[in-house]
This record gives sequence, structure tokens and C-alpha cells, in this order.
Amino acid sequence: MRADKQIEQIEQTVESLLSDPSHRDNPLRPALDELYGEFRGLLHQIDRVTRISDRYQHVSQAEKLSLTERYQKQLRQLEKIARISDRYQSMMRDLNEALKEASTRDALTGIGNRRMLMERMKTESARAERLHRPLTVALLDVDRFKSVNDAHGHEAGDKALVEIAHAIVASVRDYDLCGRWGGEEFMVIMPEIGADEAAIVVERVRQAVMALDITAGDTRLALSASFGIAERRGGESVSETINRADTALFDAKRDGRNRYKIAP
Ligand SMILES: Nc1nc2c(ncn2[C@@H]2O[C@H](COP(=O)(O)OP(=O)(O)OP(=O)(O)O)[C@@H](O)[C@H]2O)c(=O)[nH]1
Repeated sequence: MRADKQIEQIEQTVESLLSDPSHRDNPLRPALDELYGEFRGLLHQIDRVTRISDRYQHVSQAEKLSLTERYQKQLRQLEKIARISDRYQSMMRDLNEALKEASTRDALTGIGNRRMLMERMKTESARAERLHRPLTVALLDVDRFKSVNDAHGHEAGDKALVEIAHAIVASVRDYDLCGRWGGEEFMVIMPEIGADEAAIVVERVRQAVMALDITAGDTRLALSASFGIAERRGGESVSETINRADTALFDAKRDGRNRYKIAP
């Protein structure tokens, strides 16, 4: 794709992201807005320098500058334009990175979102199949979270979700990947281990959620979570593995919550 076409496309993406009301609370939005403002400013500057350069041509003719002088002035103008253009290109690269980052992060907790989890599940699943390696996925659902919101307000609920996300990140192994699956549900993708080993990781997360010391007013929130664990079967699709984890999670809820179940 040609560079100006690509830039035009990025501009359209940025403008639609900025005007989309569903991104209004995204913490990256003000930074993106500012970056985009800078970028528009630079475009304006390039226009100005080009106009000045055009005007300069007439003036220099009128003043009958020597050929060498005119050449050197033009060269300086061109160098300036090249510098601005370099800066502009590197800003566009930053902008692109910020966009990519924003599209795979959960705005509330800062960890990966469902899109990122699905992408990673596809990659890890394909890798596990190709190399005949184990892969296990766990779904976590916060117990009776509705009552947390009802009793302490949505803000306290949000605070609890952020802390739970941090507790999960701190409890899993370096090469595990966790993200927010949606609402009060999280997912942990555990490459290279089977269900039994994954259960040890999950048990650590379960304990960490219970140990969270979050207060709303004078009350300490009593939080717990239920988990469904599924080890990928050979030849199984991503959604089949996730569905088995979901069914195991449902069993954990049904059996009394605050526990994990391993899918058969
Ligand atoms: N504060 C807050 N609440 C959320 C968010 N996303 C989902 N919820 C709430 O999570 C609650 C989930 O409730 P339910 O699906 O009924 O389940 P639960 O109360 O957790 O009960 P069990 O899952 O059966 O243990 C709902 O009240 C949602 O409003 C969020 O981003 N912030």
C-alpha cells in the first residue's frame, strides 16, 4: 500500500476511535487525542513550509540571487521539510503502536482483553497441535459479584475487579497469559502444562483472590472465585477447549463456588 494511502487509512481509524462514545472512558484516549492533535499540527507546519518555499521562489527571482545562493537556500528548505517528515513518520509509528496496544488491553484492569486472549489462544493452540505439547486454559468467574455491586456500589465492584486482575497476574507463571474475558470473568492460558499442573496454578490464584484485602467504607469485601480448567485435546478447536472450561466452571459454581473443576 502507498504511504499516503496508509496514512489516510490510519487517520480515518484514529478519527473514528476518537469519536466512538464507547471509547470515551478508555485511559489511552486523552493520550491518543493529544498525539493526534500534534500530528495535525505537524501537517499544518508542512503545508506552511511548502507555501513559504513557493513564495520564496518568486522573491529570490525578483532579487536575482546567484544560482548557488538560490540552490543553497532551497537545499536548506528541503532539509527542513525532510526533518519534519521524519518526525511525522515516527509519530505515526508511535500512534500505530498506541492503537494496537489500546485494541488489546482491557480499559478497566489494564490487562489483556478478550481479543488478545482469543489471538493468543489461536497461536498457542496451533503451536500445541504442531509440537504435540500440552496446553491448558482456565476460566475464572468472581462469586456472587452482583451482590458486591448491590451492597457497595459499582465503583467498589470496579476496584475489586482491578485488584483481582492484579492478584491473578501475580499468581501465575511468567509464561502464562491472563486477561479479562468479560464482565467479572477472567481467563488464564497456560502453555506447556496439563490440567493437573494447571490446577496448582489455579489453586494459587484462588487463594490470592480470597486473601485480597479490599475495603468499601468500613467493610472488608469477602471475595472468592470459581474456576473451570480444560486441557486441550489433540485436534480440538479453540472454542471447543474454551467451552469445556466453561462447562467445568459451571460445575464449580453448582457445587458451591470458591473451587475449581477440571473438565473431563
Ligand atoms: N462493577 C462492575 N460490575 C460488573 C462489571 N462487569 C460485570 N459486572 C457485574 O457482575 C455481575 C455478575 O452477576 P451474575 O452474572 O449474576 O453472577 P454473580 O452475582 O457473580 O453470581 P455467580 O456468578 O453465580 O456466583 C453483574 O451484576 C454485573 O453487573 C464491571 O465492569 N464492573
